Amino acid sequence: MITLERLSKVYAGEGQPALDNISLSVPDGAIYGILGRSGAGKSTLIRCLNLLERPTEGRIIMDGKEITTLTQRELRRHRQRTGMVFQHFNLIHARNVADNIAVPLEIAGQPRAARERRVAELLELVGLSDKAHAFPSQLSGGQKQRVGIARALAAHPSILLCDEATSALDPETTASVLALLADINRKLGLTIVLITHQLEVVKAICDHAALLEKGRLIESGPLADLLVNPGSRLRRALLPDREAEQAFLRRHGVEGMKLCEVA
Ligand SMILES: Nc1ncnc2c1ncn2[C@@H]1O[C@H](COP(=O)(O)OP(=O)(O)OP(=O)(O)O)[C@@H](O)[C@H]1O
Repeated sequence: MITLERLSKVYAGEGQPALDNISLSVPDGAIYGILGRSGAGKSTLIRCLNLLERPTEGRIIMDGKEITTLTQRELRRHRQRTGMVFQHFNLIHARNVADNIAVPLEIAGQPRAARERRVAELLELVGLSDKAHAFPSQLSGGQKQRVGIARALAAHPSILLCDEATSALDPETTASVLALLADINRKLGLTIVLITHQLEVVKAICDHAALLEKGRLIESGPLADLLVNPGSRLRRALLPDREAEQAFLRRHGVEGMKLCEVA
């Protein structure tokens, strides 16, 4: 469980807070989508979760620990347990796929044989066993992101943070990367927090969502609750008309049922 309590971030020299008094909870095993337009504060929020940014005020509690008070040693461990997936993949171009995936294992000081075993497992999980020796320049965008996901999972993280992980991909590749994330969530029970400006991402895989606007939290919670609340902004955005609602129900294979029974 991750709990944000009255989290605020004001960058030095900025009058307007990038995050303004945000409180929300991410249950274990959730796929939690944080939606917002450019400048809403999404990147700041995700950077606070791995303490690349220090919040100005408030608390972040992960697995019962207040992470802003961790010692340097505990912080290194926390970062190892927090996998990160990036919009532009951040692969090392001079290393092949297997060696990119092995980076966190090398940092953790794992011996070669254990690294090779783990890399083989991960290649299988992301469907790239035949690309172990390929270099990033020889891969499609979707394949690069699969490598990014495998690398993020290498050190057995307890949470996966995805920073606009599908924003650089075409719709078809986006769908296959999202399906992979949903599969990993199911198979490993891994909590996934993703930030996105794409409503489709939330619609496709999230079970929880939050809407940020100019650093403020407009609403948050289980999608099931948001989608049955006629006053919800997320509901209006995700299901703008009857047709969209029916399409959503069709996609979930429950056409003919009322939304509140399935959402
Ligand atoms: N390092 C920084 N120094 C000063 N201001 C910053 C810094 N990083 C972000 N900001 C400001 O904080 C606010 C939130 O930015 P942030 O990048 O978190 O938003 P975002 O929702 O991720 O936007 P985008 O989708 O465009 O990446 C913006 O007003 C931005 O200009």
